[in-house]
Amino acid sequence: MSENVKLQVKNLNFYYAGNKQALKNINMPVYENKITALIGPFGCGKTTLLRCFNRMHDLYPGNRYEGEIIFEGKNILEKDVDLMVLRSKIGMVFQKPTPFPMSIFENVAYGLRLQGIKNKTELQDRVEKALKDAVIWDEVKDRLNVSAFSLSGGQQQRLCIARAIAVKPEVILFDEPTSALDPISTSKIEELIVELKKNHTIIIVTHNMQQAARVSDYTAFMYLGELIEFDLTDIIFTKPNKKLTEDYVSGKFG
Ligand SMILES: Nc1ncnc2c1ncn2[C@@H]1O[C@H](COP(=O)(O)OP(=O)(O)OP(=O)(O)O)[C@@H](O)[C@H]1O
Repeated sequence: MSENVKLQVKNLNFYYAGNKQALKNINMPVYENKITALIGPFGCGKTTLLRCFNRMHDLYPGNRYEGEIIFEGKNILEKDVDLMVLRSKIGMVFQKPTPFPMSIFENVAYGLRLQGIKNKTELQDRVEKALKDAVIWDEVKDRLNVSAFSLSGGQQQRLCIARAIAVKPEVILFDEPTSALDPISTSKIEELIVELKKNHTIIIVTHNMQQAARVSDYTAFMYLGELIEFDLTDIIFTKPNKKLTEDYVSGKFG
């Protein structure tokens, strides 16, 4: 494996308020311009781990991290990290499409304005580029000023992806991005995610093992808050090292 490491998780423990330990000594690399899938049964800690990468847990008091996630040479779990800057570099797309209650254009322009981009032409160009990169431009170009809620669920999710990529993040976190979508919308989003890895590093939580096998390069299998096995996706799905991984990917439990 001669890949570049984009993020390195080192001895990571995570405790929810009330001291419930949800992650136990996680160590893994996240490789640049690759897709890493986090898989495992309900409640094993996939979403908890994903949310550490952009410090989403800080939104709730009492949550606690131990250990390190090294990004650009620094531990992003340090107290003095600027979370606005971190989240512009490590963006997130949620399970259910979450457009803001505003126009299609403004949904994508929002983060750009926050970054200080005021020039109208530059804003228009950046919004158009993001919508094109999220493969939704042709469907919305004639109605950029209508409410984002007028779009279908799959279109809303692609709009949310456009919003996430508009600010040019290095890394994009996807939390079960297709679980609320029909099969056609799902395959469009999967194609898009694969396309996005050319310019981004991607981590995706999925319950759908076929999806993990289809889109990801690397897979991390988690169980009860521990990382059981991390390897190339082909290995995890065809000849894993651990019996527990084999039992899970072959559907013996889930
Ligand atoms: N806000 C919270 N406060 C306390 N415990 C929590 C909280 N959110 C999750 N947990 C617990 O942390 C553990 C890991 O949950 P997490 O949601 O990360 O698992 P998951 O693998 O993403 O599950 P799922 O597949 O159901 O989404 C579970 O035991 C869960 O009950």
